[in-house]
Amino acid sequence: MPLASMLPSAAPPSLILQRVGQSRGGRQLFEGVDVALHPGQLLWVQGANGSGKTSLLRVICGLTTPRVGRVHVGQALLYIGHRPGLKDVLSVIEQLRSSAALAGRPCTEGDALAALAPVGLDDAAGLRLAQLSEGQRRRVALAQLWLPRVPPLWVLDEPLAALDMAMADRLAQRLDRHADEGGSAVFTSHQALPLRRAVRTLSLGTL
Ligand SMILES: Nc1ncnc2c1ncn2[C@@H]1O[C@H](COP(=O)(O)OP(=O)(O)OP(=O)(O)O)[C@@H](O)[C@H]1O
Repeated sequence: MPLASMLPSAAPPSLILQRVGQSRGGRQLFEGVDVALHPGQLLWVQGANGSGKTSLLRVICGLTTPRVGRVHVGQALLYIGHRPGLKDVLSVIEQLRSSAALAGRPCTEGDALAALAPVGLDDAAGLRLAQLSEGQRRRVALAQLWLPRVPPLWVLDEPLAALDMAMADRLAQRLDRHADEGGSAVFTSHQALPLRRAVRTLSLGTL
């Protein structure tokens, strides 16, 4: 039986947003955002270009302070941003190990190679990032989701960007399994992910 279905319904939320509002460049982006996300739940943040999806994710991760409202993160969090800070001079395996170390979860070479296999890059481990396509670079960033001891709350900005359909399917399967195991995730996307599990949605409108 999946772990999530055995969790008590009273399990504390992994994320709480209370009346959160944010402005950027003097423009109000969103206000009154209320969310209680529990272990085993996936939240898809939707909205037009410029509606504030990335801004909301950055608030959740503590990278920016909201104009109003309260954010409570109840679990360790992994953030993979829209532009995930990849270094052209690093090899694929160096980049993955460096991302993990920066997030405070150093991994062995074996762990990194094992995480590169599901994203189809195990044969490319020695290539420099500068030699990769946009979709392959996104795969390097997403390989963190297959490392051991991955945090329980994932915050993923446009994880589908530049991915082919096969990799989009694999990412959806990984998200489904994560939720089955009691993890939770917040993600933005302009397209639906081919998820097996039900997904909650939050739409940011234009103010
Ligand atoms: N550093 C900044 N200074 C001023 N304005 C900013 C800054 N960062 C973002 N903005 C503005 O905030 C608004 C929301 O941006 P954000 O990136 O959150 O939108 P988004 O919904 O993620 O868009 P997209 O779908 O295009 O990725 C945009 O109008 C953008 O111009």
